[in-house]
Amino acid sequence: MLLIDAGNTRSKFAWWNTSTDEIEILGAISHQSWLNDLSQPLKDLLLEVVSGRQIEREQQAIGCSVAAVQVMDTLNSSLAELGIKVAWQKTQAEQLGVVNGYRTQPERLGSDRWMALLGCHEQVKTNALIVDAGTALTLDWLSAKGQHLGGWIVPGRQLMLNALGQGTANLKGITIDDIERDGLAAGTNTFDGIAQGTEAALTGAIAQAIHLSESCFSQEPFEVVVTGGDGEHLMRTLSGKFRRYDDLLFKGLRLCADNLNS
Ligand SMILES: Nc1ncnc2c1ncn2[C@@H]1O[C@H](COP(=O)(O)OP(=O)(O)O)[C@@H](O)[C@H]1O
Ligand SMILES: CC(C)(COP(=O)(O)O)[C@@H](O)C(=O)NCCC(=O)O
Ligand SMILES: [K+]
Repeated sequence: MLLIDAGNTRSKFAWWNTSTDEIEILGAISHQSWLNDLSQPLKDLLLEVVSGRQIEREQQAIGCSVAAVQVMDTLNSSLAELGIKVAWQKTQAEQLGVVNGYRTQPERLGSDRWMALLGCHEQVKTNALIVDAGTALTLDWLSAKGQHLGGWIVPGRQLMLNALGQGTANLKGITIDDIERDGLAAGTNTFDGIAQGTEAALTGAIAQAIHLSESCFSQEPFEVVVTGGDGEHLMRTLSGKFRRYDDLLFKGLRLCADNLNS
């Protein structure tokens, strides 16, 4: 079954092999690659990521989305052209043993965060701090019993670059590739200064969250679980024992797929 994670930067695709119960990450399509360039129709890009074999076999997909409506309209119509209908999952107050920490408006929690919580509860049997480094860096605290304690939302690397470009006279047009560095040091030029400053902001938020976890989890042990497109970069700077699960959200979707036809 095709699993779809539609984020604010990219749509990611995975294949759940229902006979082996394995999840294979298929790839990602950045929205910019087709939103501005109509010569690259999304349908063709989808066929590069999802093989014909997979499309013929299963007409039903399952997904979650935090993307803009116009992205979802094009994604749904392109998938429909391939004969694929998506069961888009919504955030719940409680599901599969996880209780949403947004007590007043549970549906406001991003469905990507909710799917990662469901996947983490099934994968990680201890208390967990989930770090999802996407367009925004989200951090969520999940107790071993499945209680979501809440979380943080921090602008991701690209958003911080955009903000510097929009808000200053001298820092326009700097791209992620200009600031591709690892580790933390004092920057001795503008690009280094921005590279190190954005890295420090992201890893600093994670360090603060780890510190807060001691009280969140009342001094019990906890795991730091890292996921998301920027997770690999962050892992190179973060010291300490972290586990990277690039399929946490897909694990959550796979669990929801069991109840699809019920
Ligand atoms: N190949 C890539 N394409 C786009 N963004 C990437 C890539 N590798 C890392 N990133 C970083 O990850 C972020 C996108 O991560 P992802 O989890 O796919 O985002 P989202 O779920 O928010 O769409 C980007 O903002 C960028 O900082
Ligand atoms: C915080 C997010 C933008 C992160 O999305 P992403 O960076 O993965 O594209 C998304 O989870 C969202 O739109 N959340 C809704 C608000 C909330 O979670 O409180
Ligand atoms: K995400």
